[in-house]
Amino acid sequence: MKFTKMHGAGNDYVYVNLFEETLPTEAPALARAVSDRHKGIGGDGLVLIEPFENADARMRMFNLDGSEAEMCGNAIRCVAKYLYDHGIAKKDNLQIQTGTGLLHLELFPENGIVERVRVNMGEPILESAKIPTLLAGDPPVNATLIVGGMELQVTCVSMGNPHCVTFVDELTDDLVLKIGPQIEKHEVFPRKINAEFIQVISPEEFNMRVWERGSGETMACGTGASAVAVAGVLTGKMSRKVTGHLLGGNLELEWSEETNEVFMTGPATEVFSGEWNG
Ligand SMILES: N[C@@H](CCC[C@H](N)C(=O)O)C(=O)O
Repeated sequence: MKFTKMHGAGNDYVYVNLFEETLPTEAPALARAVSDRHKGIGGDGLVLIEPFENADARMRMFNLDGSEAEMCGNAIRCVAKYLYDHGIAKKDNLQIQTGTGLLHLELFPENGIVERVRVNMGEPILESAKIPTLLAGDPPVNATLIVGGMELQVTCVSMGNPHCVTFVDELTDDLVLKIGPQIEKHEVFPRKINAEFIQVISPEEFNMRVWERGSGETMACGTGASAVAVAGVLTGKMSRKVTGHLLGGNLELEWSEETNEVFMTGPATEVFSGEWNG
């Protein structure tokens, strides 16, 4: 099976082009095998690029533990780059089907290569039952969550997949690596959740670390950064147009007052290609 390794702001996945390839095993088991950083290719998970009627392609993404997520913001930029650079859809505007529906993307090619992509991430889902969370509020904003003996004020938003955003004074390993996994599996999140920890620098800028559902700490999360942009407005901490500084790079976010949609712009990078014989 031929594969391509790509990353968006350091959030790295193994991409398989199902326009040409077939999978040697079921996707969840393959995701676990290829993601292994010692015995596999190494990555945060597996992304499948498939033909889809009335769209340029369909994206399916599997976390490192084999669980399938509804959406991945960093991966969808890389899928757009792949479709363009590899000549599958040589267009500046693409439509890609995801677990949350059809998304629209704008590509910015330079000398025939795409390095940045703008994604219309759609409208945030703010009803607690749909996020889903048992916390009260539509959505829960600054809701109290007791985790590991700590009392956190959290704001929950779904961008198709669920996010729990905590604004903190300092981004520490203890918060991300010890509290993050406990938030992910907390009983108030029936489908588990991605946990973002945010240090606000100014109304237009924030630092972010993330513990992802099914993958652990990653260098960036595009749906997470989009959820943060929404949470920043809901809590009155940030403007509608913000820049997120993540461990692997920056993402530009805008929550449009006119359309209620979130727009995310960021990098997409191809690293290497190879053949998987496992
Ligand atoms: N890294 C992603 C999100 C991947 C899925 C997530 N771990 C989940 O299970 O919801 C992004 O860039 O959005």
